[in-house]
Amino acid sequence: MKSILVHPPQKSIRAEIRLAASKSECNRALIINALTGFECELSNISEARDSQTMLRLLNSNETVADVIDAGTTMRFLTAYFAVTDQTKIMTGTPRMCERPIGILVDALRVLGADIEYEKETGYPPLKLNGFAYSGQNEIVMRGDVSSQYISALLLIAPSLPSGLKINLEGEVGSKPYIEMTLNQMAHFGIEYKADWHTNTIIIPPFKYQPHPYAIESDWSGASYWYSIVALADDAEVELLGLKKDSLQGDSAIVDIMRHLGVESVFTDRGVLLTKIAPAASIGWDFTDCPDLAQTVAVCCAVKGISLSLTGIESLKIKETDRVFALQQELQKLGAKLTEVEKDHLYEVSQIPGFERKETPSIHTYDDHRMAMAFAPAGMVAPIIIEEPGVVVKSYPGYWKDLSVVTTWEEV
Ligand SMILES: O=C(O)C1=C[C@@H](OP(=O)(O)O)[C@@H](O)[C@H](O)C1
Ligand SMILES: C=C(OP(=O)(O)O)C(=O)O
Repeated sequence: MKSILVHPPQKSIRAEIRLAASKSECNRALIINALTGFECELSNISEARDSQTMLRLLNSNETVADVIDAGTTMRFLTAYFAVTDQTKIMTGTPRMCERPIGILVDALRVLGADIEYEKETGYPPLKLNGFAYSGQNEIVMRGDVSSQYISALLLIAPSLPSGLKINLEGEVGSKPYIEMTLNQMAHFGIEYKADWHTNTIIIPPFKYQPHPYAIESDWSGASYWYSIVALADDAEVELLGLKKDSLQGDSAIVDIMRHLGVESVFTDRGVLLTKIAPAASIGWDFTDCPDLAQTVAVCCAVKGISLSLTGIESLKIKETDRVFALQQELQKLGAKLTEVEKDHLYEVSQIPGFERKETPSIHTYDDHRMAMAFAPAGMVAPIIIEEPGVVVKSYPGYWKDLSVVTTWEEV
């Protein structure tokens, strides 16, 4: 697809949007389902490419498992194929092969997995040669790089003969994703123990029970709609399929957006977003919800709200270096992202005297969230989003849904 030029809406926005299902919840459910021998009844399976890739690879006998650019698919499948004694080559896009996986490989090796690095130590592609259980039932691993390594191990832990005790070191990032994993495991019968004072998790050996499971809509995808409501002159949007007591940590967008001018009222079918007065400035720690950082940064940049961000270090090892990508692209909107304290505190602020001369054209760096986070800026003034097809990773219907509230064209 060519680039997309988003035009500001010509009238007040009144819309109902049925959001795509969460790829995070879906990918966990798919692994658990596989471990039951594919006996669960899963509903609202995500159309996201990350989940469709997971589904396809779980049902494939081919040796090469190409996850494309899906982090959870790479990490969860590596653990699943390893402990189910399958011989596989795990690979993905060039960027996937730059995203670290050594922490997970080290842990799986302790448990008895035979894994080799095909190219660079610590990174995909990986060669999985089989599994001979070591008898180890306790491991120590870092919790401050990616929670996906921890979720990957948790998901397979009940199938180890002695279960597993995981001791996490360092400040645990993306913790709600670990809790999502544990909650979903509990739904399928696992009685875990998690102690967040000592950062230890104990999983007993157990066979997952094949209960039905309905995947919730995606709160990360919802964040772009919050930004649309925050930025449009007049808007009221009901997002269908979201729950107040969600397993997804990105439901934190409800609290964040109250400062940016959006109130949320839960209904019996989702959440209704309306406009309220925004704050002049906001500070937020994104350690628990890193995928929201781009949405909030762009929204603040366009609204002229000054934003202090912490907890965004992990953004550097995602689909692209998101800190760099934001620094480059926010300038086109007259804002800057500055590192105030090294690897800790960042700030989004306006560039004094900035005058917009032409329609900004935003590079998306093969990152779905760059496209989806910048498009809402089109509520205020036209904006071009390059490589718009990147949204398929998590929200394939994004552009179609956007056309319900405003016009856009390919350019
Ligand atoms: O477990 C998950 O489903 C995810 C965990 C997070 O990654 P990190 O734990 O690497 O921060 C998040 O950014 C990603 O989009 C999905
Ligand atoms: C970081 C993301 O995904 P993953 O790590 O699973 O590729 C994301 O969807 O923003």
